[in-house]
Amino acid sequence: MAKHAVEANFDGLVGPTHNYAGLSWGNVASKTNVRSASNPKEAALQGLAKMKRLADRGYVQGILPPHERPHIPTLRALGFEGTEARVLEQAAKASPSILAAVSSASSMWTANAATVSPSADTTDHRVHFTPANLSAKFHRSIEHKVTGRSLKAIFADESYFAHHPALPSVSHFGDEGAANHTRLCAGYGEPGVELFVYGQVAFNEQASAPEKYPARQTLEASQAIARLHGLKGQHAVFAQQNPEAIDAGVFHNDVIAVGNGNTLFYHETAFLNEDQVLANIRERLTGAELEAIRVSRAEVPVEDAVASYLFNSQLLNTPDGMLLAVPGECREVASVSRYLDDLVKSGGPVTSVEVFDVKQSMRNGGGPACLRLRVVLDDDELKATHRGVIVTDELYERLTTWVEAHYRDELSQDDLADPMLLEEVRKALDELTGILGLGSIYDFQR
Ligand SMILES: N=C(N)NCCC[C@H](NC(=O)CCC(=O)O)C(=O)O
Repeated sequence: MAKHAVEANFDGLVGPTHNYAGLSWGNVASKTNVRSASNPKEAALQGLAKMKRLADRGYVQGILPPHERPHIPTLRALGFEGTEARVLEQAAKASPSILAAVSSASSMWTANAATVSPSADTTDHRVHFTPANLSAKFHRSIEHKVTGRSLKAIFADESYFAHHPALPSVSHFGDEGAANHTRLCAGYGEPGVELFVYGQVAFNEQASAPEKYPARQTLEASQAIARLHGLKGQHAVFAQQNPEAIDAGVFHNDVIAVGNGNTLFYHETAFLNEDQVLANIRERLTGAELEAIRVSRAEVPVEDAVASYLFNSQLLNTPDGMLLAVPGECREVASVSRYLDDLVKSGGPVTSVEVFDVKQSMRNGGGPACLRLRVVLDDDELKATHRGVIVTDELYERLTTWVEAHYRDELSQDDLADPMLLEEVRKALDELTGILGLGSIYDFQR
């Protein structure tokens, strides 16, 4: 008998150093907006408003805390010495790029935080977590330690939750977490099919791969995660992302496809062997027929999908169908806006579309779906989850006040070396772990 389960979404709370440093080659928005001034306060409030709207709708909405940035221990490991002010000053002088990398608020995109397999799929019937090594980008490769600490603090009970360390941090095992992982199922508590999408095969130089931009996820990483999580063959499908899509700026599969329940919403350029991928899912999916919503190039050109982030939407169950929670940019791109109107009228699974304003995040290539990590939990697992991070009216009010008190409303690259910024961040984060009841997860607290 399947248990009752929900899909909880854990959004990354945007950190106080949110800025545009152009760190992600292959992510078009990150490069386009490089060095424009950011507004961390607005970014965090936009994120909180999204969480609150979804919590108000009855979805279980959680929070993952931002990381400590600039990250002084990383700068020290790279040879910058002396007082913290001196470390920052030297790094700014020797390599503004390194300083920008260790200052990025990129942990906000929690779709990349980890891969999560629900207990209905795993051999030991526990929920399994593996933080992503994010080895493709230096600024993100320093996230997994603290991500692991947060996840362990939130999902602490080992009788329900299993935590694995990140995979080896080398390109062969490049892992970007749930951004390349989606789960199809008849119901959240039913056994599902986990679709792992990879950009390249690391140990086969002959295999097709993108030419212009890097493929961040490897088949070998996806397979290792499936093994670690105890997913048998009937619960896992591995699919190669179309190299053409990566070269068009689709740096993760969640920029070109999203799944929920029995529905896979995707662009025709998403997968290398589309028919085979669908057949593999159909063969394994039990209790429901796969609903494949395929968007053609003629309806939405790939460039429009990338510019609007149509597929980086959240696809959520509603009492009468599914809601597609799209970024505001989808209404600014004519082909996409038209497509969305037709989609709702089509009589298919998507019965409503709602716009969310996450512009500050979008300018770094992060839409609504990048900002959340999905964790399917049955009733007992939900009860065992740390309540301090679950969004309620009260937590929303407290966090809004906290952001208003601690965040700047403008940040440029030059500000990153300001020792005052480091002090502000530490004070804010120390207060935050108190609000969320998470204990000492940051290096500066240990
Ligand atoms: N699609 C998903 N799931 N996530 C989006 C991640 C965006 C992030 N951007 C950045 O890291 C840009 C930071 C900068 O350039 O300042 C990245 O490229 O890893």
